[in-house]
Amino acid sequence: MIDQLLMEPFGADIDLAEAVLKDYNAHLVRKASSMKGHYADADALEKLIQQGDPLHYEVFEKAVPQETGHLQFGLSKLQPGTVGEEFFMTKGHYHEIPEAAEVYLCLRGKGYMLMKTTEGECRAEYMERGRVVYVPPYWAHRSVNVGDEPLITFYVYPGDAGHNYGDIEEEGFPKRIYKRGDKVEIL
Ligand SMILES: O=P(O)(O)OC[C@H]1O[C@](O)(CO)[C@@H](O)[C@@H]1O
Ligand SMILES: [Fe+2]
Repeated sequence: MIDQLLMEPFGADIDLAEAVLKDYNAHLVRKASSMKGHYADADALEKLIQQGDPLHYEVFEKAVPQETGHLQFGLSKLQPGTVGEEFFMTKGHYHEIPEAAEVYLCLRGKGYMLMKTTEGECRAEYMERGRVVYVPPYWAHRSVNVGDEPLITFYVYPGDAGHNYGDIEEEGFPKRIYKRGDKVEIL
């Protein structure tokens, strides 16, 4: 019986100097146009889209079955930049199975993991190379790049967790992170 469930073990290589997952077989790409409704300055986002719709972030994965017991893992690479004064960020999501937690290890760049609950709690956890962030069950999570190079994180979460955008497209997160001159402001 268990023989039918057995999957071949495998290894994967990350070039730690460059923070690149080698031989990935799944690749998600989100451009500026995927981010409509997420930034405070919608006009600035529209301008960016008109100017060539630049790459916003990518996710590189070694795909495994999206099933109970498995663990999805990969690298997320978020470009540096701002929309108006707001730093580039990911859409952010809850998990479809809300009890599913996630771990992020920052390999490169500087940023924050913004986390919020449906009750309106919100936290910002700083990330830089070597820092691990634990996203507990029930917290929606969004990465924000506050540096001037790509923010690259290695993540692991339960295979069956799924993604749920819930109230994020309508309400966003209670906190936004802005570039004010040389300063980072969390408001
Ligand atoms: O849903 P978002 O915020 O666009 O992020 C998508 C990606 O983020 C991850 O959670 C990894 O950071 C992946 O599971 C997912 O493909
Ligand atoms: Fe997640």
